[in-house]
Amino acid sequence: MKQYDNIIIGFGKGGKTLAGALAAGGQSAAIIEQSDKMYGGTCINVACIPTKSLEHSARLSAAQGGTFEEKAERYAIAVEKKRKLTSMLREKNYQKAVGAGVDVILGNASFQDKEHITVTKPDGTTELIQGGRFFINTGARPFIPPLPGIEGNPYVYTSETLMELDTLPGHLVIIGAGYIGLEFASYYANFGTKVTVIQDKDRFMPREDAEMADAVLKSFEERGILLLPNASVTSVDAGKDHAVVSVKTKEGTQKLTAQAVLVATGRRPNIQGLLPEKAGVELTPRGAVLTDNKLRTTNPNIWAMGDVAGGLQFTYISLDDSRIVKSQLLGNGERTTENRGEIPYSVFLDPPFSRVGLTEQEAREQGREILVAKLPAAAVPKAQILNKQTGLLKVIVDAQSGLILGAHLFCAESHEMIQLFKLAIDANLPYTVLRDSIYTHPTMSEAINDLLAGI
Ligand SMILES: Cc1cc2nc3c(=O)[nH]c(=O)nc-3n(C[C@H](O)[C@H](O)[C@H](O)COP(=O)(O)OP(=O)(O)OC[C@H]3O[C@@H](n4cnc5c(N)ncnc54)[C@H](O)[C@@H]3O)c2cc1C
Ligand SMILES: NC(=O)c1ccc[n+]([C@@H]2O[C@H](COP(=O)([O-])OP(=O)(O)OC[C@H]3O[C@@H](n4cnc5c(N)ncnc54)[C@H](O)[C@@H]3O)[C@@H](O)[C@H]2O)c1
Repeated sequence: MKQYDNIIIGFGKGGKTLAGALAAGGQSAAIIEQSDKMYGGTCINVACIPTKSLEHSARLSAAQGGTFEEKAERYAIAVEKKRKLTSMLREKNYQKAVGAGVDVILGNASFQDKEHITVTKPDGTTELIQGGRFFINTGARPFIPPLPGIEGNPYVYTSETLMELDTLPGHLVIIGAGYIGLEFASYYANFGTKVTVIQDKDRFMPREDAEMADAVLKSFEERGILLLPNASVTSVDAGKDHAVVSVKTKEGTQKLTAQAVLVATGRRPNIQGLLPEKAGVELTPRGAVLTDNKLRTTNPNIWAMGDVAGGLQFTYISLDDSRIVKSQLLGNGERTTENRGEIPYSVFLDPPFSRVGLTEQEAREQGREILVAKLPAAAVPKAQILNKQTGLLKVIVDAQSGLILGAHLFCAESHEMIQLFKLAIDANLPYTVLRDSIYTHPTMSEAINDLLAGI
């Protein structure tokens, strides 16, 4: 029977990073991955990287314009380019792990007991493997609501399967207005598809600063993306060459004909087939692996990292989870989920929306006295160069301390700019430091001078 000091289940961001570090530290380590099409994990194969490659191609295509046929041709090329990119990264990730001395074992892992897992190989054979420590890094899987007609419908896609569609849909209906729904809406609109987004809630982007959500909504409307708020899908039927989506809104029921329907209704922690209970690993009521602030599970020799641990679903959170675990195994053990600082994020719309910290409403609810700085994107020279005048920049500052409480940027390059605000918040820098800093010109970041001077 094979034995390893460390067994990582799932080739995710946290797992592969930790495996490399443990192997470099002289310990034996194996990664168990159920699919050879997933070496390197979700992000590089079916999520962040391919979507951003398509998003980039879509923006270039929109700038070129032309007929639907010309756009459809460019779309097919973009999908092929994305495939080449992901397969190159998959191979690189595999070589990197193996080169670091990590054994990569293909198969589906299930706990047998507290020290053993069974790996079921693609040919159906099984292997029992013993581990000293285990790290669960099995990610998340799409949640598909049980709507009539959805199962087995050839026009219904998840984010993963839609990315493999070579034919540009004339009309795409998206169920769900979360991160995936909005990103796909934005880039398919740029590719030249008519897009309708079905939103169950009344409010658009309900977790975001209301003014920022309004700015994004306005830009969607200007781009011709149709949003149906307060809407519920009652069925998705398959026609001859299209789907028919029945949607109930305040106005009544309407039937939408679409070449493709994307279900983007959330992703849940993935423990399918893992049998964590056999190893004494408990779950939260929402089905995530239960962990403490050092990502230890209810078994002292087992940790969980990334989406499966039930936190925010971002690749960089999985990466940071690996830092927390590594700090216990190879460092001073000080890093926890509570001291890693503010968590920024970017939604890759056109332009991107990025945020870190509190919204204006949240700051007021906390009873704080606040100062609010705002600047329209059109006031930034670089936005004019890029022809991206749409958008708004907004920063919330504590009136007493001068510390930045939140930054909300809906503008070109916001995904790069937001890092500065995260750093300033974590380092307790007063807003005046960013206000008076020298920025290169012409850049979007230099807008921070004018934005914060407005306080
Ligand atoms: C469309 C889309 C776009 C996204 N865009 C972004 C973005 O721009 N930026 C960002 O930060 N995040 C983005 N995310 C989220 C990000 O992809 C995830 O948060 C991240 O990939 C989670 O990584 P992980 O380490 O938890 O595990 P994953 O990378 O999900 O890896 C889990 C692995 O475990 C394997 N596995 C599962 N069960 C078993 C088992 N029993 N045995 C063996 N192997 C198993 C799976 O095959 C998989 O390869 C996006 C997600 C989606 C779906
Ligand atoms: N740029 C990024 O970092 C990025 C991009 C894409 C995805 N992600 C990650 O992937 C995760 C999953 O994304 P997601 O968009 O699937 O989930 P989400 O939780 O962000 O959004 C799901 C949305 O679907 C709605 N919904 C649920 N059931 C519905 C129904 N029956 N009809 C209509 N709407 C319904 C919910 O109200 C919610 O607004 C996100 O949490 C995010 O962390 C990150």
